[in-house]
Amino acid sequence: MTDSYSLEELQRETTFGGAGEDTNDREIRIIDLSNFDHRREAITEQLWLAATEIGFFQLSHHGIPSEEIDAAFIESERFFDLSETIKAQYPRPKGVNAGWESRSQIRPSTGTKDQKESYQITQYHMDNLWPNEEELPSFKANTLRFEKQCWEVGMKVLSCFADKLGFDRDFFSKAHDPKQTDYQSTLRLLHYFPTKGVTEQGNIWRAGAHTDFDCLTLLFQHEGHGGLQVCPGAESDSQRWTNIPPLPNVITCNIGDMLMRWSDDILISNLHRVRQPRVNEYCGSRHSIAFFCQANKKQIIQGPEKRYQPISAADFLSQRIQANFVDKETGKPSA
Ligand SMILES: O=C(O)CCC(=O)C(=O)O
Ligand SMILES: [Fe+2]
Repeated sequence: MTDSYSLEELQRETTFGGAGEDTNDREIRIIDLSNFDHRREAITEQLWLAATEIGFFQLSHHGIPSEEIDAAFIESERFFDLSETIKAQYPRPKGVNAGWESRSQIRPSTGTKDQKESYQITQYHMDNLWPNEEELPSFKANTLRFEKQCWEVGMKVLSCFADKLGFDRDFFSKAHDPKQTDYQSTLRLLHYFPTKGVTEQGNIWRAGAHTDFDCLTLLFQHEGHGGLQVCPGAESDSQRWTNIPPLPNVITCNIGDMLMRWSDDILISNLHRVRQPRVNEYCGSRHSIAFFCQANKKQIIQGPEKRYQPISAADFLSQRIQANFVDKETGKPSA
């Protein structure tokens, strides 16, 4: 990498860190995936309209049972309840989306550390990063089971986009093949620390404004744990943010920068952030879980119109990761 902000996506990421304003005037469309195989065409139209007209959407009846989502949140809480000493044995290696980090992610948009800890599961990058069976029995098996379920849903949605973009229907599931060792999709467990709440937001965020690096993100919010706000990429100049209430069993979807490139900017990545709770709101721990559909490393990302130079998914991701985390030696963003 020659220039830390050489990707246009990185340049863009530095421009939307202000508080902006809240708005309730955007529709939060929920798309029902039930009976997917029979309703594929109608669902594809609904997903496409939501993605292109509104810029974000939620899924219901997506096939992941509510008990499985609850169980995933329990696994997440079990992990974050481990002592700092134990968690510190599984630190995120430099340049990789795996393992535990705490207060180390600095968003290019804000320049301040997110008030959170997170644990990333990226299969094939987990050597020495799983808590052992004494510390957390069945954690590995349970979280990997959930990861697989998320993958299924992600690939369903991406197969609809593939139809619309003129790719083969299985284009994205081949590009995100978990059987290949260059698979790099990630399940991320998130824990935002309890706070006293704020009267004004200021520049300290639970998660500063960003777009995701991936093709598609599936985001699970824990009931009662609000704070997520979104702004469609096409409206990023407006800095008007829609609150996404934490409904149980729906999945909030963000289109990420990888798919934006792969679609020659037809699908625009969605800005989002997690604001601090206000003093009169619930100020305890906030939990959420994200699944990032990130194409396998060897995949070359270039849209049908060749709007951007080709880039491997490995290079694309590593540039974004580097620009987002503190360098352990300097304490500054490591880009
Ligand atoms: O916790 C959330 O609701 C959002 C997390 C997120 O945007 C991310 O980790 O990329
Ligand atoms: Fe995100």
